[in-house]
Order: sequence, then structure tokens, then C-alpha cells
Amino acid sequence: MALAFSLSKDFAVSAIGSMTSKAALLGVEAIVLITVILALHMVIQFLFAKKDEPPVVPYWMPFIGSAIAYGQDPYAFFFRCRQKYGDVFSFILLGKKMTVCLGTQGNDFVLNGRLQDVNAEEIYKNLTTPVFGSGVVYDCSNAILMEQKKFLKFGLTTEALQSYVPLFEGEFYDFLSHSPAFQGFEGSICVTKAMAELTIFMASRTLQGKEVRPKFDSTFAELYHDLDMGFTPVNFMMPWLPLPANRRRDHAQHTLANTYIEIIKARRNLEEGQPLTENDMIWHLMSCRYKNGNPIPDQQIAHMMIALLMAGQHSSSSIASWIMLRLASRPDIAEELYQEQVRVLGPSDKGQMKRLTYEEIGLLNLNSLVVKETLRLHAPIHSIMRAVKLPLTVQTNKPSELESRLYNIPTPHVLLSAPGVTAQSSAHFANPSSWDPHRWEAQPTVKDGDEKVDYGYGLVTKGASSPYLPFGAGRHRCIGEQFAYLQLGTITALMVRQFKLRLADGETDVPKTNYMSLFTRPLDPAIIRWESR
Ligand code: HEM
Repeated sequence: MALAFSLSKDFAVSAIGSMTSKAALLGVEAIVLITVILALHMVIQFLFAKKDEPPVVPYWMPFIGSAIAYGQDPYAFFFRCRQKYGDVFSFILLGKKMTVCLGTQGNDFVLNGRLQDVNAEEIYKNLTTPVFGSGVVYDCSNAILMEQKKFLKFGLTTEALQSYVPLFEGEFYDFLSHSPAFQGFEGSICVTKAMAELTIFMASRTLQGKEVRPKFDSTFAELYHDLDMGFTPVNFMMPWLPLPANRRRDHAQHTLANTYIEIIKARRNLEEGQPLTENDMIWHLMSCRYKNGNPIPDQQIAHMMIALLMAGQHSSSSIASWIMLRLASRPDIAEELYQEQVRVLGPSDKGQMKRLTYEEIGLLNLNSLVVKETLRLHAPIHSIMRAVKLPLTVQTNKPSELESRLYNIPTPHVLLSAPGVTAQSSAHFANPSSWDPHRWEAQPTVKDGDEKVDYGYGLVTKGASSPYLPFGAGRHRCIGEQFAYLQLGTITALMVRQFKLRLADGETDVPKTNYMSLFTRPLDPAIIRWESR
């Protein structure tokens, strides 16, 4: 029995052994085969490289291409490739050929490209239409988008912005009194969470109006979150995937849109002659007409309001978080900001500084330089893309070549502009990686440039030669710049007035950047310590 067992055990061991060695052999063969295929794939890339097109960054994995290197740290990838290939090169991103155009000329080439040559909606539509809703932004012709941008921009008048500052301030103090993270005389906060909440309360109270704001304390917060989950990279390609997250996105979009439509209807039913007490965007859009004389349909107003909320929120909350982290890492600059307020605004009778106004925010010079410098290093949109609609030619230099050369960029390519590269280049900014708001006092000439152009939503600077374009350039330039500066300037001034900030114990620098989200932000946990003044 024992022998039989031992024999069968030996047999089993040898059978398993031979199976294992067969499997191992197969495994080795598979590895060899894959290596050969990948090596061949690399050789083919070199042999069949099109000399008249921009050089392509070599890649091992078909379809995936350079997605991992680019996705992990796009700036490191761009700077590395720029050293090797110059300002113009291509890389494969999930089966698409992306042609990157860097430098001030590259920014200009992509962002100020002609309408017939380059197209934004083809790139962004999949992602944005299910979130914003139909008929607006990238789900309409560019001419209609330009009209819609005009409506939104002209709704952000100086008068409207002036009326926003007390509302911002009210929201700020309300937030401090309710937030568990700010109770007592000192404590610590997760800055990304705190700034996301604060900025959405502020934006909803001002841009969205007084009926919408209370909803952010209850139903809207969750719906907003579900909608936001629609902004994931996979939805660039497959927004229709029947995933639970996409179902929640669609439900949130319909519910939010219907709520706006009800608000609009209720406002239309207000008794004639009732005075307008608020200067908000819904009222403004209700009074606008397209060039053909038609008013904006209620559903489109609702979708534009959603777009407005989503367009500004991520960028503003990301920059607000970076500002707080930077100030926590540089208490000397925070103290200068405080002293600037004491000097410019003066203490009030009660020993506290008086309430802020729009004009006063404009007088706080260093305060706005802090916003400007943070936008230079931490612009939340690292890649701006356009589909190529007609074959293009671009002039550039490779690093090793003295003479410039021409490259053809054919139609299936996607153009990619990364203005953050010039903003972080030593060619334009001394010691570019250091956060130094004072640099702008010595470098006032670096601005958008003087050439202005009207694409249908008012004059904007073309930005053709500027290395600093955190709000983009050309027909798709941001219309929220003034609002963002005001909101961020107010948050900075109020936080500095209220608190002394420092980094979490044991931290010596700000966190790294999270490039995995569509809009970059500080990598969590991003904790700072605060102490009441
Ligand atoms: C720090 C804050 C912000 C930053 C850094 C920022 C940045 C940008 C950039 C780079 C673009 C150009 C995108 C492209 O060319 O494809 C853009 C467009 C836009 N932004 Fe902003 N933005 C900010 C805040 C806001 C706010 C607060 C609003 C709304 C009130 C807003 C509304 C828009 C709109 C409507 C567009 C136009 C899109 C187009 O024409 O294709 N943004 N923004």
C-alpha cells in the first residue's frame, strides 16, 4: 500500500514535473516570440519612418504607444522628448498619433490655428456632451459656441463681478463656521477637499444664483459628484459604455437640467415689474438672443449653466489648493500678503480689517501675483488638443540642426499644445521650477501679447508670442479668467487674513502633482496645518 502510494506519488511528481517543464518551455517560447514581434515592431518604426513628418517617439506596445510615460508625468515626457526631437514630434496615444508642438511658436500654431484646419469639438465632444447636455459648447457648430461664449462672457460684467465679492466673503465665513475641519484655534485640513467644497459653494452662489446655492448643501452635491465622474479619460473614446458610473452620470445630468429648467420657468412666472435683486447668469441668459433673433431655449440655458459650473470648478479648486500649499510652504510670503492687506486696506475700528470689495482685491498686488505665479507652475490643463482637418505644414528646428525644416502633419493626426512647457522653461523664466510670486515684479513684460482678435465673443489677446498662457489662446480661450482671478484672489486674501498656514508635520515641500485626473491637482493626501491669527 505504502509502495503503491509511493509509486503513484513518484509518477504524479514526474508527470507534474514534465507538465511544468512543458509549460515552462511554452512560456519561454511565448516570451521569445513576443520579444521578436516587439523588436520587429521597433525595427519597422525606424525603417518606415516618414521623413517629411515629425519624428515619432519609439514605442514597444502597439496601440498603447507612449500612453504610460505621457500619463504618468506629461511634462517630464514633453521635456525629455523636446531635448531629443525639438519642439515638434509625434507620439502614439491609444492608437492615435498625437503631434506635439511646443514653444511659443507651437502654442500659436495650435491655439490660433484656422477653423478649417483644426477642430476642438471632435476631440472633446464625447467627453463633454453627456456631462453638459446637448446643443451647447462642443455639441454645436463653432459659430454657435462663439455666440454662447459671448453670452457667458458678457454676463460676467464688472457690475456682476463687483456684486460677487460680498457673496464670496459670505460663503467663506459660512464655510469656516460649518466645516468640522476649521473648528477651534488650530488644526489640519485636507486642502484639496476643503478647496473643492469652498470653490463650489462660492461659484454656485454667484454664477448659479440664489435658488441653486442651497441645493449644494443637499441634493446637488451628490448629483454634481456623479456628473463629475463622467469626466474620466476612458470617456474620451467610449462615453456610451453601459457602466454604472455612466448611468449615474446620465441620471445626474437629466435631474440637474430639469432643476434649472424649473428655476427658469418659475422666474418667467414672476410678477411683472418685480425688481431684479440679483445679477446672476440665469437672468442674463434668459435675456440673450442668438444672431438669428431666437432666444436661447430653456434646455440650452440649463445645459450652459451645467457647462459653466463644470468648466470652472476643477481649475479653480485645483489652483486654490496649490495656493494654500505654496503659502504653507512659504510662511514668509503669507506674512507679506498679510502686511499688504494691513498697508493697503488698513485695520478697521474693531481691530479687524473691514470687508473686502472688488476694487480692493484689485489693489492687492502681491495677492494677485501669488495667483499668477501659481497658475504658471500648476496650470490644471496640461494638454490642449485639436483634430487636424486639413493637411498642415509646420516649420521647426531639430536640436542638432541649425537650419529650420518643414514637417507635414496629415489629417488623422491630433495636435497637442502644452503652454505649461514654455511657462516652465528657463528660456523664459529664470529658475523656472521655483515658486516665486515676486518674479513678476521684475518680469512685467511677459504677458499675453498685444495683438487682439475678435472670434465672436469680444476682443481677446492672441497670445501668439507669450510663454504664459494658463487660460489658453485663440477662439477657445477661457472666458472665466476674470471670475477665476477674483474668486482665487478673494480666497487667498481671506485665508491669509484669518490663518497662519504651514505644511503638515514632517513635510518639507508641497506634494507632487496628480496627473491621473483630467485636470491636474495636488496628489492626496495634501494636508496643511492652520492656526487662527
Ligand atoms: C483657474 C481657473 C481656470 C483656468 C486655468 C482655465 C483654463 C482654461 C483653458 C486653458 C481653456 C482653453 C481650452 C482649450 O483651448 O481647449 C479654457 C476654456 C474655457 N474656460 Fe476656463 N479656466 C479657468 C476657469 C474658468 C471659469 C471660472 C470658467 C467659467 C466661469 C471657465 C470657462 C471656460 C470656457 C467656457 C472655456 C471655453 C472652451 C472653448 O471655447 O472651447 N473657465 N479655460
